Amino acid sequence: METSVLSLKNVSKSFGKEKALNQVTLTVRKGDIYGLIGRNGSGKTTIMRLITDLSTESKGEIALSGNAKGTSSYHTALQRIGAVIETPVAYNKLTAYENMKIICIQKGIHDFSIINETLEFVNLANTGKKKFRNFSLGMKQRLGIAMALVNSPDFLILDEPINGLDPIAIIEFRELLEKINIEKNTTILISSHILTELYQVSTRFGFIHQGEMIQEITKEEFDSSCSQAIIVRVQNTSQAAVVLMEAIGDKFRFVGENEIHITDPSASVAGINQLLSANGILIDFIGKKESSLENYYTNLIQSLGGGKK
Ligand SMILES: Nc1ncnc2c1ncn2[C@@H]1O[C@H](COP(=O)(O)OP(=O)(O)OP(=O)(O)O)[C@@H](O)[C@H]1O
Repeated sequence: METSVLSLKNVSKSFGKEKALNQVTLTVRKGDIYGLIGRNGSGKTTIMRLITDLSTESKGEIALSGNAKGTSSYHTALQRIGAVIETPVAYNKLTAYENMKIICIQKGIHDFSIINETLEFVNLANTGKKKFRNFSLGMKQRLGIAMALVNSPDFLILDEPINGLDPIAIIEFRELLEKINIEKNTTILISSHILTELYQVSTRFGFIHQGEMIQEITKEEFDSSCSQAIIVRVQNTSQAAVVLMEAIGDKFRFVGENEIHITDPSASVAGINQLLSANGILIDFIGKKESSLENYYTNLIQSLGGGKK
């Protein structure tokens, strides 16, 4: 049976008159790398702050491994969480080792051998006397993660950790997340604007817009709903629709004036080409849809009526 590591049910949060979250329902299952996707100000950080108890006063239910927020067992469950929310915070004048030592002391960890072990795990073992202020952004992010990993959390929460990283650092970061997920058996909740990266790393996505959860979808569901689409551009869409309806039922949709997207997973470009041509329909273009999380997200937001905030 799937175990829910985190669940939010109808969670709402307001700042004065502004509603930052409206009835958000979200489930992170054990082993997930859950990608929380949303534009600036959509409520991602607010969700993470509520989970980690940095923010209180919300409506609805929040539970960690079945323990409801507000109970003492939630606080116990919180101790099994690692989080880097907003930018990683560390002492500028201290080295990676010294910063880690402070975190260990704060968390009541007396066996400091975990420090080098964790620094090695995040590939920061050789930073020696270099002070935090002289770290690259990628190094700062990795130290943030190392600090969140010292108590071997079951669940890691990372707010926009990829922001500002260069392409090489992004790849290294992705590899690190996969390593944490697999080798340390850690469930991860990660928010980001960089959707190509979230696509590469996540096993499940939640799309949030203007404080509302629009859709939750697994990577498999996303792949099967998007990647199979075949795009056909024709002059006469109604004539094409009649032919398609007869051949594949309603597994297609109109996009714009001249475009049809065929979503039947068993359809092939060659087969559709042959079918339409044999029925005298002139094809301007036919090809596989270049599917991406960006397209999916943009279409989802547009289907809600724009995307203005
Ligand atoms: N402490 C606060 N006081 C007032 N309004 C706030 C506060 N924190 C967040 N908000 C508002 O709540 C909404 C959601 O903000 P939040 O930071 O959660 O969004 P986000 O998705 O994390 O955005 P970003 O990607 O820019 O970090 C925004 O409209 C924001 O202005």
